[in-house]
Amino acid sequence: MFDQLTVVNHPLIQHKLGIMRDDQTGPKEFRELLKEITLLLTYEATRHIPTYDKEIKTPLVKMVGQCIEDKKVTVVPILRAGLGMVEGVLSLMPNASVGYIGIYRDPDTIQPVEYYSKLPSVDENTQLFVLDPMLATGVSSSWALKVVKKAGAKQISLMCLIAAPEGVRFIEKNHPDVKIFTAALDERLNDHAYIIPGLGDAGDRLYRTK
Ligand SMILES: O=P(O)(O)OC[C@H]1O[C@H](OP(=O)(O)OP(=O)(O)O)[C@H](O)[C@@H]1O
Ligand SMILES: O=c1cc[nH]c(=O)[nH]1
Ligand SMILES: [Mg+2]
Repeated sequence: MFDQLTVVNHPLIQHKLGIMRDDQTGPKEFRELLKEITLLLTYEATRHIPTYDKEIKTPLVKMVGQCIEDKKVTVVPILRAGLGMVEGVLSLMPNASVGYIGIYRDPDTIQPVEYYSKLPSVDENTQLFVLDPMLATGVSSSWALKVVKKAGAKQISLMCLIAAPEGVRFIEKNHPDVKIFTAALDERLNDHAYIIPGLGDAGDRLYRTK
C-alpha cells in the first residue's frame, strides 16, 4: 500500500506497544517501553546501513569481521516526544551523533512551529534517522526532514512508533526518498488530527504535562 513504509510487526513490539497505548500506563513504564521498542525498531531500520571489513584475530585464527561506522550515524529527535527514542538508538550505536529539532504542532492550525534547531555537521554519507513517536498529519516530520536535507543529509530514515495513513501519504508525497519505519499503522486521524486508536499525546504521556 505504501512504497516507503516498513511496519515492524514483531510480537515483542506489538506486546509492548499495547501496554503503551493503555491509558492506565504511567510515565515511568511509558518511557521504558518507548526506549525498548525504539531499540527493536533500530534493528530493522539499520538493516541497509553499510558495513566495512576488519581483520580480527579470534583465539584460534585470523578472520575478516564486519563493522558498522556508527560515527557516521546521526539521530535527530523532534522535541519533545522524539527525545524518548534517543536512548534506544544510542544503546545499539553508542557513537552516533545527536542533533535536535524543536517543533510543536499548533493545536488550532495543526501547522508546525519550529522553536529550536541544533544539528551536528552532516553530509551525503551520513546515515540520518529522524525520530518522532507520532506520525499524524505528517507536517512536523516533513518540516524536520526539510531541515536535515537543507543541512546536507541525503540518506534519511524516519522512525516512529505509530503512523496514521494520512501522515505516511504526506511524507511519501513530499519526501519520496525517505524510508519510514513504524511499529504500527493505525486507522485514521480524528477531527483534532489525533491518531485513532493511537495512544494520546506522546509528549504529555512521557513528561506528565497533562
Ligand atoms: O504529524 P503531525 O500532525 O505533525 O503530529 C505529530 C506531532 O505532534 C506531536 O508533537 P507535539 O506538537 O504534541 O509536541 P510535543 O512533542 O512537544 O508534545 C508529535 O510528537 C509529533 O511531533
Ligand atoms: O495522536 C497524536 C497526534 C499528534 N501528536 C501526538 O502526540 N499524538
Ligand atoms: Mg505533544
